[in-house]
Formats: sequence, C-alpha cells, structure tokens
Amino acid sequence: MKPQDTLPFFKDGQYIGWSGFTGVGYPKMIPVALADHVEKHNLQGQMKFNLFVGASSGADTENRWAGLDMIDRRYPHQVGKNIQKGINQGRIRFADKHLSLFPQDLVYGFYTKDKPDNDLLDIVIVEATAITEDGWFVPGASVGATPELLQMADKIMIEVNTAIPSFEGLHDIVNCSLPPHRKPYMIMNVEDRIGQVAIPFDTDKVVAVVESDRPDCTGPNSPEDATSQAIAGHLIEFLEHEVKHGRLPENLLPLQSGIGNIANAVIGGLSQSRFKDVSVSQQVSNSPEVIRRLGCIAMNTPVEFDIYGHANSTMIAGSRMLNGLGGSGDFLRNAKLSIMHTPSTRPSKRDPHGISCVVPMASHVDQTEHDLDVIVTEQGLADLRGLCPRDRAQHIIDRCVHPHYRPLLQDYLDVATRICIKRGAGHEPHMLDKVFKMHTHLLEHGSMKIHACKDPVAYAMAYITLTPLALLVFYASVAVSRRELISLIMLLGQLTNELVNAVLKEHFQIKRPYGHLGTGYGMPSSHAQFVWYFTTFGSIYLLRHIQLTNPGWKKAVVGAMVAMSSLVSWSRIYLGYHTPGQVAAGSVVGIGYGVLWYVAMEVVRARGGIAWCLDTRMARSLLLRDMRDISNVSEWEYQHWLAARTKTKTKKASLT
Ligand SMILES: CC(=O)SCCNC(=O)CCNC(=O)[C@H](O)C(C)(C)COP(=O)(O)OP(=O)(O)OC[C@H]1O[C@@H](n2cnc3c(N)ncnc32)[C@H](O)[C@@H]1OP(=O)(O)O
Repeated sequence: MKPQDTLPFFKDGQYIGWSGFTGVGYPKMIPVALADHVEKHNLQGQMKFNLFVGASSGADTENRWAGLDMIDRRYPHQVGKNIQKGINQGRIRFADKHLSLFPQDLVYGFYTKDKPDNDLLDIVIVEATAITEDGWFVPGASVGATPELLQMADKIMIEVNTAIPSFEGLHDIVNCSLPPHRKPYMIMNVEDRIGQVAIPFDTDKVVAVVESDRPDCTGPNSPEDATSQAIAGHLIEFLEHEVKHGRLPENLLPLQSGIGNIANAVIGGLSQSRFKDVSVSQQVSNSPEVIRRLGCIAMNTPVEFDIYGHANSTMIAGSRMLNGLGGSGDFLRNAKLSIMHTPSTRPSKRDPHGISCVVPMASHVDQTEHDLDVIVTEQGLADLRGLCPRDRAQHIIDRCVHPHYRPLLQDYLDVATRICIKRGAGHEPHMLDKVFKMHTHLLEHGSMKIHACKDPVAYAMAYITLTPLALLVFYASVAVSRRELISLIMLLGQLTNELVNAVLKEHFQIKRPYGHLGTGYGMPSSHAQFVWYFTTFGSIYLLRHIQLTNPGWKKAVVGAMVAMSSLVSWSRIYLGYHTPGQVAAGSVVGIGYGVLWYVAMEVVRARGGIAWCLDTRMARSLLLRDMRDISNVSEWEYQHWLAARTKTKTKKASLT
C-alpha cells in the first residue's frame, strides 16, 4: 500500500498511537502523508487527533503535526518548538506522565475511558525493521510503549523500514500484565535478558503495510563548552571520591543520562574520564523497581532548582511548558545517586547572566528535596546527602550559585531564616511575599538580578550593629583632641574587655544560632559585652566625676547610652548572630566588667598610680592630663579662654 492510500482511515478526533521513543523507531511515511494532505487541503484545525507515543517523537512528524494544528491531546512527553508553542498557546492539551507509568496506564484504559465507542486506540502506526516468520513485530532502535500500543489498537498500520537493518535479536521485550498478575522484572544486570526479541500482535487488526525508506531523525549533540566541561569535571571528581570511599564500584553503576544539550555534553565529558566498562541503561529500566535494585546513577538537567533541593524540570516561570518530565522522575526518585546538573545561569534577552538556575523556590516542582542527592553547576558540586533543609540551602548557595546571585540568595536565606525561626516556622524558611521576586523581576525587567530583599528593620539593625566601630572612632578622637588620661584608661578597659570575651567564647565553645551567621563561637555576645561595658563605665564616670551646668543632661546622656546598648543587643538577636541567652550573657559580663574596671582604677588612683603616670616623660610629651579635680571642665575651660581673649584685646588696645 502507498502511504496516501491510508488517508481514508483517518478522521477528526481519533485516538492515534505511534511507535518510537525520542527521534528513533517512529513511523515516518503515514504521518507525513497525512500532514501533506492537511496542508494541501487547508484542513488545519479540522483534523485533530489524540496522539499517544512512548515518549517524544521525530521532529518531521510530531512537530509538523503540531505546526499544522493536527494535535488535540498529547501524552506523555514531547520535544519540539511547534508542539511547545501549541501547548503554551492553549491549542494542544498536553499532560506529563512518568514514562514508566504511561504504558501501564494505557493498558488500564486511563486514556481511553471517555471514548464513546470503545476503549481502544483507533489506529496505531508502528515502524518495523522486520516481521518474523511467526508474524511477530521487530521494532527499530526503540521499543518504547509499542507492545502496549499494539495491544490497545483497534486498527494497526505497519511501516516496514527497509533503510534500517533488522534489529532482530537486539531487543528484550516484556509484555505488561496487569495487577494482581504482574510479575517482577528479573533483571540483575544491565546485560540480563528476560523477554522476547519481537512483539506478538493480532494480524487481523492490520489494515495497512507500507514500505518506508526514511532514516531516523535525531538532532546533533551540542558540542562541549567551558560550562559543561566544568560540570563534568565536578561530577567526575565526585564519582572518583565515591569510588575511593567504597560507595561505588570501579566501573560505577548503570548510568542514566537525561535529554538536552547539557546532558549530552556532560556524557561527552564522562566518556573521557578514567571510568571504564560503564553501562548505560535504556527502556525497561525506567521501571522504578529495577532502577532502585540496580542502584542506577541518574543524571538530568532541570530548568531550575531551589535552595532546598526541589527541582523544576519542565515549566519556565511555573507555566511555560518545555519538554515535559520524560523519565527523569522515574530515575531521580529511585536511583542510588540522583544527580541534577545545570549551568548556574542562563542568558535572558537582556543579560548574559539574566537567569539564575538556582532560585529561592522552584516555580514548579517535578523532583523534590526528598529525591535529589547531588546538584552540580559549573561553580561546583553540592552533596546534599544527609543534610537538613537549612544546611542544604547554605551548601547550595556556597557551592552552586553564580557569584552574581550569591549575595541575593544568601540575603534571602538569612532574612527568611530569621523571620521564620522567630515565628516558630523555621524548618524550611521562606518569605511568601518575596519568594518569586527573582522570577517576576525576570518577567518584568528581563533579568533576575534584583536588589537584596529589603527588610527595612534588618537594614536599620545592620547599621545599628556597627555601633562598636563608631565607639572606637569616638575613643580615638577624644584621646587625640582632649588628651585626657581617663579616655585612655577607658579604652584600655574596653580592649581587655574584648580579651575576656575571647577567653570566655573559647571556654564555652557554644555555637551561634544558625551556624552560618558570623564566624566563631557565640557565647557571650562580644557586641553586647562591648557596648554594655562602655555604657556602665561611662555612666559611672559621668555621674560621679563630671559636673555640668545643667545636671539634667547627665541623666539624658546615661539614658541615651542605655538605649544605644539595648538597640545594639537587640540587633544581634534580630540579625540572627546570637541567641537571646548569648546576648544576655554578653550584657551581664560587659556591665560587670565596667564596674570592676572602674573600681580597679579607683584603687590605682588612691594608691597614686594615676599621679605617677601623669608625671612620666611620655605623658608630659603627649600633654596627658587628668581633669577630674576640676569641678566643671567646660566652665573652667571657658573662663580660661575668656581670660586669654581679654588679655589679647588689652594688648592690642595698648599698641594702638
Ligand atoms: C530515560 C529518560 O526518559 S530520561 C528523560 C529526561 N528528561 C528530562 O529530564 C526532561 C526535562 N529536561 C529537559 O527537557 C531538558 O533537560 C531541559 C529543557 C530542562 C534543558 O535542556 P537544554 O538542552 O540544556 O536546554 P536548552 O538550552 O535547549 O533550553 C531550552 C529552553 O529553556 C530555557 N530555559 C532553560 N532554563 C531556564 C530557566 N531556568 N528559566 C527560564 N528559561 C530557561 C532556555 O532559555 C531555552 O529557551 P528557548 O527555547 O526559548 O531558547
């Protein structure tokens, strides 16, 4: 039969099945003849089909059908610009399904349950490379869901491809029996054979046999580039580490690698590694049970993943469908090592690094935090095994995020952690009002680069927490401008106070609250200890030894110092550097040390230590002085200035 002779069998709204899996083993003559027919007679949109294929299909058929508006519904996977356009424009009803589930769901009748006449596919078109003498069907380079499609067919059309050699003997085909009669796949190694080399089918259903001379159509792989080489490099290093520690055998375990340019380039990189006799798994091992038992190593590319390890494989900005899930879920959910690799950024129209592939929250989730073990970008590899969500987030930010986005994501994590811990919801901290800001910024401004998460209180606190630095500047300027010994004594107390803090921290060795904020131990808080020493010593000295014309000012200054110290202490808790207990301890030690230092200085003074110090040659050359015995320093200085001024005036007057 010629392909054109099959046209009368086709009617709008039919349920059609094709053999094949990706760009191999799919029928090429009949679908193309039908597309030519639709195009020639301007039947676009008037002949639409429900199309079922084991995975994606060749671009010359599926994508062409989509371009001619010939697809109403598509299951369970697809690849191609036209079909994606149709789906995203709402013309094609597509739904994603794990590839391992599709054949069985087809046989369960899930896809044909609403069909009015029967629960069979109206026409199944398959490509054979041979028909055995027993009348069995030998597929080409893929089996896909062909056995189940043939089983569910009302009518069968066969394209015998004479341009491709017979694949008889290469396949291992197991028919899908239904529960409770389903048997396990007794596969222990990738080389094991448990099924048939061909597929039995009902020859009475065959309505057409057509000769095909068209080769399979698979696109070229993208060449490796610096990014994919870096990703492959991190992966190889990680796998070598696993082998060294005995968690993987020398030739690894069966590898699965997903679709896409990055996946292809990474496999290219692995092929040049020192691993030998590596096996790569195919169709039947999409079975979750087999994947788990063989301990596969699965590697796939996501659109994006989030800081907690959830991945989006399919949907840009949560709504624009790319290719669909394929078998990535089957593998990543069940593999011994579930790995996702992606460049850390992708270009947007406006910015070569406009898209970060690491985001606060994935805008759609295909693989969850419970599945993924390892995440790799060209920046580095994050081994997430055994880590809790907050540790995972820090690890991912440190290892995988592009430097352009690291401060942004770190800021998000810090602020979210602080806010969520405070309200007792800090297991996987998120700020729902900010979580998709990077995505919305990309949609609105063409880049995910936004300014930090702007918590106004946190910003204010970040400045307040710098107060000790300001106080050091204050010490320096008072010491230089006033030359008062007391300012040096107070500064010496401040420095020894810091020393006490370092000794206490080392002694207690108590960690900071969230591990990642601030360096070193957290008990007691050095900021709190610093400011409360300053306030205590300063207040005692002010109240006891400084005279002001209006004594009310003293109370105001003491009040301001107490307020400043309280704010700094609070900032340490708010910003997440310390627990309230660590800050309370720092405050108590600072107050205690302030009192102690004051008392010690009084004892030294009483024993003549201060007077002795002021009489040294160095003190004299530095013009050091002790103004404590002068009752009101400002008043005293003013009177001296006034006297000097009057003297100068008198001198000038006598000269004229
Ligand atoms: C045995 C089995 O069955 S294994 C099956 C494995 N299947 C899967 O893993 C399915 C999901 N994965 C995939 O489809 C692919 O790996 C992809 C699409 C995620 C990545 O593939 P790649 O070849 O690296 O992607 P590619 O560079 O072609 O990008 C595809 C498009 O997505 C866009 N894109 C990718 N990531 C993002 C992102 N984070 N944000 C916005 N857009 C993005 C790209 O800009 C590009 O857009 P364009 O088509 O307008 O130019």
